[in-house]
This record gives sequence, structure tokens and C-alpha cells, in this order.
Amino acid sequence: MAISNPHFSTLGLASPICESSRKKSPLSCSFSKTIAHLPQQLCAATFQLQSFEGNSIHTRACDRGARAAVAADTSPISTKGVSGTEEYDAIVIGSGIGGLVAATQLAVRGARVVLLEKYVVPGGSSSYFQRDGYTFDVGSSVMFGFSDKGSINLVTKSLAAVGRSLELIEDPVTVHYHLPGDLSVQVHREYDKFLVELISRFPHEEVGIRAFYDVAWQVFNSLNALELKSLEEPLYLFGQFFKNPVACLTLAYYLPQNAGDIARKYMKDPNLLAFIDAECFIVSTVDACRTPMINASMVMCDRHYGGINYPKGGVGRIALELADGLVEHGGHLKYKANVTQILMKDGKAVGVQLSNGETLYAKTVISNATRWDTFQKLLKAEDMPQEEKNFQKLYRKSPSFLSIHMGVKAEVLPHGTECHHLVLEDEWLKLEEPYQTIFLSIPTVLDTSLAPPGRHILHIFTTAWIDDWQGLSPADYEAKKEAVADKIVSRLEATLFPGLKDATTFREVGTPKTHRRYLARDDGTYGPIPAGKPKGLLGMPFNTTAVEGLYCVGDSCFPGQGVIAVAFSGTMCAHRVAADLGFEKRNAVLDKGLSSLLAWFRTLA
Ligand SMILES: NC(=O)c1ccc[n+]([C@@H]2O[C@H](COP(=O)([O-])OP(=O)(O)OC[C@H]3O[C@@H](n4cnc5c(N)ncnc54)[C@H](O)[C@@H]3O)[C@@H](O)[C@H]2O)c1
Ligand SMILES: CC(C)=CCC/C(C)=C/C=C/C(C)=C/C=C/C(C)=C/C=C/C=C(C)/C=C/C=C(C)/C=C/C=C(\C)CCC=C(C)C
Repeated sequence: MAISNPHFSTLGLASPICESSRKKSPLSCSFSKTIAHLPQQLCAATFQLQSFEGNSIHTRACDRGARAAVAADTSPISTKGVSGTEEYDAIVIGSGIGGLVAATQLAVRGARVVLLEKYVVPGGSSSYFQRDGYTFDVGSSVMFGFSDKGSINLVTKSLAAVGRSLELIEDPVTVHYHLPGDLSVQVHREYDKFLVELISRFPHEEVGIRAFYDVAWQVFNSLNALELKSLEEPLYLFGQFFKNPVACLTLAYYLPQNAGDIARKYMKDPNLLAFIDAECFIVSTVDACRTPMINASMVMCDRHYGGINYPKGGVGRIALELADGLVEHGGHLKYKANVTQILMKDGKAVGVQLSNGETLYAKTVISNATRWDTFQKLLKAEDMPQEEKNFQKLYRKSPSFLSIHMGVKAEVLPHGTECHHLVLEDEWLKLEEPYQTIFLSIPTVLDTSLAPPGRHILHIFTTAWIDDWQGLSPADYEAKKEAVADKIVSRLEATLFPGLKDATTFREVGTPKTHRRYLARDDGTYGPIPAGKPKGLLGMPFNTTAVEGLYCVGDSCFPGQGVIAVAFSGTMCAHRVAADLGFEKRNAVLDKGLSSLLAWFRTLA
């Protein structure tokens, strides 16, 4: 079932008439106020699919997911609460997977929730857009935690909480690595097959390889033994310690550790250690010595345990179903609702103000914007609490991505081409350098419905810093995008797909500026990375903040970047907020004790 819900490009939207040239657009539509930020080509494409009436979006409800956009209210927000009374139990700012999970989990507990999204569809970096018959995933397409097994399948569980499920397509190879020294390794779904392949490349390191991945399984099995809820809620946490002491102590032991240090205990070959760096780079955009062991283990094992599964119709369906489920469970969802300020009263967060001047009030405010955006833009930077200053010392913004979304003739892909590839041809040292490591997803290998017959989708992305794209004239910006994209495509042509350039039928390039604008992420960052060597996950903040009534959710909270990671963040956040609102059991004395203990833990990071 293909998604027929229209969408504007986010990451891939930097088309020739995008961003920098939009001022010249002759399309001063009658609704230009509402969508003035959209480039002409996108408006035109959208016109074909979608009609605007007043301030409401009407969508062709061709599938269940699409109903979310219809059911969601885009009408002006009521200002009932201006007098100071709380209209809602929780206002959630942003409909990334983190925000959606937090909102849905609260709604199913009976809380009055409103989810405010700046954009016109849900999902943030896990959304989708359509062009010329192609349905592109905005971000990449590797979904962890999306099986029917165990307790760690948080994407499946988040959907199930609102009565949803999606048809899944099994991905037989999580990623095919093409690395320096012609090192080719496929991460097969079957763990033993992967291990045999890796050992065949490093036979002298068999014992070390087995020992390292065994530790990862030990951590993963501990995670999988727990019911995953808020680590900031003492009744739950102590309950888990009581029920699963070994699992909890194992996790406590590995919490401050990094994958690179553990790998070095067992392996010596520098190329093998560099391979482990590449494994971790996918998880964290940094090397193994700066990747928490818990996060690395989660990814290195889940891909074999539940396996990587792709949702039929594209990744965007996950957000659509969650959004639909939220509305069905009594939640409110408003698109084109750009929060510009978190409102404070007597030191407590009490509501939000939107860019159109409207205000909304609630008992709690949950921000799915990054912590940089939340504490420097939505709140006054000069009022930043010490805890956030500490976070900014420990973590900095990761680079953003340059994204190339392409449509290609099917014959350019050799028979049996896998869905996901990571390419770094020459030097291991370039792994973290901008534009060097190429990520490539070809979701049409799994789901042909995403492209017209005889075509495939290539989503190519590579790290890039926003500074590289600032201060250019519109013409230079466009020229630079095409030049950088040409170079990357030529590299793929040389390594994987001869004739790729000529086989291209569609191409759109997005830069870090595109990410910043359409995902509302400071500098277009992909998420936080440690400023130095971290103590595993110890320094990562949870969901509560130093501001009473304000919570954060998403990838600048524990445990960090990744769809499953932010789904966990949403699950934890909803649990803590529900306890604070009286929808779950709580004990105020224990709450205080645990919160002081966790704050002290963080000082050790
Ligand atoms: N595994 C994969 O293949 C894959 C693919 C895509 C994304 N991801 C992960 O998803 C993670 C991000 O998820 P997330 O939940 O943290 O958030 P997100 O950045 O995806 O979504 C945040 C949402 O909040 C909205 N928003 C921000 N500020 C706002 C404001 N002031 N007012 C209204 N709306 C606002 C944005 O428009 C966006 O929709 C990334 O870390 C990335 O790792 C992974
Ligand atoms: C209290 C305290 C503190 C403590 C105590 C102890 C305990 C109990 C502990 C516990 C803990 C826990 C539970 C934890 C948990 C965690 C988790 C869940 C985690 C998760 C993670 C995940 C992740 C990180 C993921 C990620 C992913 C990603 C990022 C992905 C990406 C992808 C991509 C980029 C794609 C690629 C592509 C190609 C190759 C093409």
C-alpha cells in the first residue's frame, strides 16, 4: 500500500528553485502567508495533490495513515487558556518520533494532550515526501526496534499502544560495508552468517571478535529483559531492580562504558578496530571510543534478534499511524503551529506562544525540539539553567547531512544489490570527515511500490557542517550543491554502480541549511555528540529539566540519536509526566531522592 498522502520535501527539498531563490518565486499564492516558506516547485507539486481551504489541510484520505492529516485540526488555536487556566495536561512541541510517542502514550493514559507541529505533516526526520511518482524517506531507512519479538521493539510497541501495526518487509542485510583495503562485509540478518563472514576477513581475530560481540549480547539481553519505562521514576526503577537484579546491575555496569574501550580489550588488528569504528559511526556519527556500549549493543544485536524490517509504504507511515492514533485517542494535533516561546509563570513552564501570536496553556510542556533550540530559542538563552550549561559542555552538535534523493533506472543496480550500504574507499582516517563516508539506502529493493515501474530510489547522505553552506549567493549555493552531489555520485559510479549518472531520472539535493529550515534543528544538527570522551551514557540528560513543568524528549535526551532511541525517550518521558500529573503511581519523597542521585551521577560524567 503506497502512501498517497502529499508531502513537501524536507531534507531533499533543495531543488534548483529552493531556499535561496524562493524570494523570486512568482507564486504568490493566496495562502502565501501560510506557506510562504515553501518554494515554487513544491507549491506547484502540492497543488496537484492537495487543496487548502482557509487554514485547513484537506488530504486525499486514500489510506488509513493519511487520515491523520485530515483528522488533525489546523484551525486557529483556541485562546481559552489565556486567562491562566490550563486547557491541557500536556503541550508537546514537535511531532518527531520522540514527540509523537510521548503524546500518544499520554493520550492513551487519558491525559489531555495537544501536539504542535511547525510543519504540515508529522514525523520530523522520520517523515517522507513525494516527487514524480517516488515516495522518499526524509531520513534513512534502517529501522531498529521494529519486530514482533522481545521487549525492546519500541517502535512496534508505540504503534500497538494506539492500536496500530504496519506490514513489514524483512531486510536480509542490515548494511553492506565497502571499506578501505577492499574490505567488504555484509551484516546478514542471521547472526552466525555475519560472524562467519567477519571472521573470514580477520581469521587471526576470531576469539576477539566472538568475545566482543558476546559482550554486546550480554548488554542487549539485559535490556531485553526489562520492561522499558522511565529511569527517572523510582517505583518502576526499584521494581525492575527487584524483578531483574542481574539485568539491572549489568546495565548499571556498562552504562558508563564505551564500545571502543571494550573492543580494545579483545581485538588488536587496527583494521578490525577501524571496522568497529564504522559499526559505531552508523549509531552515533562518532567512532567507537565515543559511542556508549549500551547504544552500540542495542544496534549490533537487535539487527539479528528482531531483524531490520522496513514498513511497506515507507518510513513515513510510522509517523502517520502514530499521528492518526493520537487523534483517535482524543489527542489534538495541530500542523503549521510554530512555537516561538515557552511561557513561564513563577519559574514554571505554563504554556507556549506561537508565531501567529496565539497562546496555549497546560500543566506541562514537552519539547521535542533539540535542547539547543529549547533552551536558547524557546526560552531566553540568558536564563539557561546550570544543568543545561553542563550538558552543552559535555555534548556538542553533531554535523548535519548533505542528502541526495535520486530516482534511477532499475537496470543500473546489479542483481541482488542490498538495501543499505556504507562506502569509504581509501583511508580509515577519513571516516568522520565531511563528505567522506557515504551512506546509501535503496528502499525500493525491499518495497517496489515506492517508485514508478522500472525505477529505484537512491537516498545518498554524508555528513556536512552548516558553515560550509553559509554566506553563498543563491547561484553559488545551487552550483555548489550540484558540484558536491556530482562528486559523490561519481564515487558511487566508480565503486558500485557504473553508469549511475546517465541512469539518473530525478535528483534533489538538500544541505545542512535545508535540515535546519525544515526540521527546525539548530545548525541542522543530526543530534548530540560528546565534546570529549564520554563516560558512556552517564552524562546524557533524561526527560525532566531544571525548569519545573518543562520536559524534553528526542535525540538530545537519553539515550541519544536514532528512531528507536527517541521512541524510548518518548516512552520514558510520557511515564514521568504521567506520574507527575497523577496518571501513574508516584512517591514524592522517592522522586526527590532519585532525582538528586541521578543529578549526582551526571556530575561524574
Ligand atoms: N534510523 C534511521 O534510519 C533514522 C531516520 C531518520 C531519523 N532518524 C533519527 O530520528 C531522530 C530525531 O527524532 P526526534 O524525535 O528527536 O525529532 P525530529 O527532529 O525528527 O522531529 C522534531 C519535530 O519537531 C518539530 N519542531 C521543532 N521545533 C518546533 C517548534 N518550535 N514548533 C513546532 N514544531 C517544532 C519539527 O518540525 C520536527 O517535526 C534523529 O536522531 C535520527 O537519528 C533515524
Ligand atoms: C538509574 C540508572 C541511571 C541506571 C540503572 C541501571 C539501569 C536499569 C539502566 C537501564 C538502562 C536502559 C534501559 C537503557 C536503554 C537504552 C536504549 C533502549 C538504547 C537504545 C539505543 C538505540 C540507538 C542508539 C539506536 C541508534 C540507531 C541509529 C542512530 C541508526 C541510524 C541509522 C542510520 C544512520 C542508517 C545508516 C544507513 C545506511 C548504512 C545506509
